[in-house]
Amino acid sequence: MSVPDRREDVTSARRIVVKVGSSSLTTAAGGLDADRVDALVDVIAAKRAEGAEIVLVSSGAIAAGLAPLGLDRRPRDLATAQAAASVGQGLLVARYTASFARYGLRVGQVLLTVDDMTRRTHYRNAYQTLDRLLNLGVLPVVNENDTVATEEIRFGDNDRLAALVAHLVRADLLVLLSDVDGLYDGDPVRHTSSRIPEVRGAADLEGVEIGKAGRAGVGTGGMVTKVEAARIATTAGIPVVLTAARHASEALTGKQTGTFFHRTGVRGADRLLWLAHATTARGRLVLDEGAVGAVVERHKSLLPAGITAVEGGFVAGDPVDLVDENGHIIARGLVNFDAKELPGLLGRSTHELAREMGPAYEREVVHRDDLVLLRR
Ligand SMILES: Nc1ncnc2c1ncn2[C@@H]1O[C@H](COP(=O)(O)OP(=O)(O)O)[C@@H](O)[C@H]1O
Ligand SMILES: N[C@@H](CCC(=O)OP(=O)(O)O)C(=O)O
Repeated sequence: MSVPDRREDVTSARRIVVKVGSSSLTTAAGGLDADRVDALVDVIAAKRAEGAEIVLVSSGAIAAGLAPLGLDRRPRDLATAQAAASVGQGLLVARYTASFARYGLRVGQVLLTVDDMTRRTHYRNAYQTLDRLLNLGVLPVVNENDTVATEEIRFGDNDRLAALVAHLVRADLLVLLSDVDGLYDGDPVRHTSSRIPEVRGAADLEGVEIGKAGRAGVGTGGMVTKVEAARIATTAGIPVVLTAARHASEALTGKQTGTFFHRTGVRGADRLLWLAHATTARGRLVLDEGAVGAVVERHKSLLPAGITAVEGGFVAGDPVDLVDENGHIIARGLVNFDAKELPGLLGRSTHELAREMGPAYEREVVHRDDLVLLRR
């Protein structure tokens, strides 16, 4: 297979998702740094002027809310973090609105939750809204909806969110901007560590010490979530540039900067990428051998007849893991029944259930369109 040329992948990109981390926009002590926001906006506006469509995934809501609330570091408890995000998100978007207005550009705030994105209608709706915003010439500024997300459904890191948004909007390129100018083979503060200019696949990451968030203390996932985001995007056919926010201009013009992750796969089924990478299972369904074959080999929906046990306290619409009789996870799917009602249905045919309990019981436990196979 021929290796795609990195520069061309960047310069030919028409639709680009740019993700910027808290550490590049704020300081724990000072809240939002207007100069750094303006510097980023200058670069994005220049790229827009060349005809590119840009979606900005911006962190910083929690960090921006710290100073106004008199907090001197990122809160550990969810409620205070959410309160900070509520205050900070407004300030963040106000800052972007004013800064992009210098170029006559309008921004639109888009707040997403994982839960929304895994449900078919919500997913389609999010795509349509983002696409319409772009067609209207608006620059979407995306963040997680921190104030409503609960501990279980919270994404908590915008790196993976950005990779999934890149896939959602069918972006040609994902640019991850941080306070560090790329992936290093060890802790970047050690002078013995060196930057890895490109990653062509998993083999290039062997032996690399991928660490947690840095010194500033306002970021969340560190390199772990960035490398994971790069893996999600590149396997879905989207190349990734990871560099420092101060090198945003080089990153968007195809100059050598940071770490370039080559695309390794091709675009796959939309919403299911979210289901696989963004959800936490709320329970497990144990499948007999026949059902494992039907789901894995024949890509069938899961029916009550093939389930031998139900674990967890999920409700209809929740993500659940499908496991074989040895407990190995084979798939994740959105379940159509509550955990409470499933045990009474197991092992029985859908026709029999419909006859006895009504037509609503003829439905699949997990529809094949809501199911993603997991090879672990
Ligand atoms: N192998 C590595 N290469 C580069 N940076 C690393 C590595 N391991 C850990 N890090 C840390 O990850 C930090 C970036 O993550 P984070 O603070 O979450 O940034 P952001 O707010 O931009 O998302 C860097 O400042 C760096 O200290
Ligand atoms: N939604 C959170 C962002 C969490 C996050 O991923 O932060 P970061 O590691 O700085 O990209 C916020 O706006 O504060």
